[in-house]
Amino acid sequence: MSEPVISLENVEVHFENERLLDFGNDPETVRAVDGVSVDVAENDVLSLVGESGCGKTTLGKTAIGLQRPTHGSVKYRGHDIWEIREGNSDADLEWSDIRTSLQIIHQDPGSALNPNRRLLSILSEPLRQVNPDLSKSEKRNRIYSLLERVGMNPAADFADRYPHQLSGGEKQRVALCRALLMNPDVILADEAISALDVSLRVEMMDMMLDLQAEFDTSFVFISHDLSNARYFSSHGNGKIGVMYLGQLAEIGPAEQVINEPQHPYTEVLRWATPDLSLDDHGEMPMRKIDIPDPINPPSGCRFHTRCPKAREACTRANPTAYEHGEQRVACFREDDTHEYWDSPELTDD
Ligand SMILES: Nc1ncnc2c1ncn2[C@@H]1O[C@H](COP(=O)(O)OP(=O)(O)OP(=O)(O)O)[C@@H](O)[C@H]1O
Repeated sequence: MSEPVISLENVEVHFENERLLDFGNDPETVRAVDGVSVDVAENDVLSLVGESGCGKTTLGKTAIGLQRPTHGSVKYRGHDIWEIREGNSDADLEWSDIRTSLQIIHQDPGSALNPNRRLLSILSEPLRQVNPDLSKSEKRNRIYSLLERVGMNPAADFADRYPHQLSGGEKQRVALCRALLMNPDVILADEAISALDVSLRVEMMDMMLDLQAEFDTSFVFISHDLSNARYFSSHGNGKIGVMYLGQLAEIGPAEQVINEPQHPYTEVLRWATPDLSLDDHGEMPMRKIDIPDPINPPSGCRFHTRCPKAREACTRANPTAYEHGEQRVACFREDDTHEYWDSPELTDD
């Protein structure tokens, strides 16, 4: 197998929360990401799902070198991104090259588009960086053809507009064009379709996937909605990674994760997503609704306080990932010989 474009190994991102410092207390530590290992291959599609605050954005930003991990390594084509960023690497690679190769589009694309410039000027900038030798007319032709490709016709008319003259969907298309003009290896799409009308979401996902194949790029697609993650990763022949309180509970090929979830938390997400049209919609497979605090996560398996299958053994140690076919699952139930099976069930009282 060829080398992954991005490789995260045992990545941890802890934030010092300074809320309490004024009172002379020690800062609290928010464990936004804790011990995550995951690769992004060439032409890969990886969707990250999970409840609000589980660490999706932090993990995504860490994967593209925008957030420094407090522990573990993040590699781009085998080279440690942070050694390169900080000038401690003898690799023949600059941070600016990596930065160009790893792009991001946000939920609110408007905030990243300069309001005082027309689209032609906004979209010329990445081309200037990546292809400084292109003539003005070559640049314009490329921009027009990409605008047409994302359905912004007539391109000349759109190219002349300012960002405030665009709808939310159009802004998101421009953000996608801008990222693609950098010829990126990976685009992090952070809730990039969440703010769009439901009717536009599938269209936007289809477009991203078509362009992914055309531009030979990979996508890390962040969504709180499992049915969108399923659509994107299934059609892109990719994976879904399910996050819970900073950790990867389960990761695997999209349809397998949806149809044969192995982690009890994946079952909860499935249950909570009626759009998946699964026919086993019985009682919620979870003991408690409240999400524990990432400042003080539960001991042992982080999901044990809510997990209907939790036993005493789950309170003592944090399961590492077990292989289950092509899935990886952080649950003791994957190990037939684990002490879990002999330990008493947890109840709420
Ligand atoms: N710069 C920061 N300083 C302190 N805490 C942070 C910082 N950034 C994120 N966090 C905390 O880290 C945890 C994970 O946040 P993150 O935004 O990565 O989660 P998320 O799954 O993307 O959530 P959402 O879906 O709501 O965007 C949260 O508890 C958040 O409050």
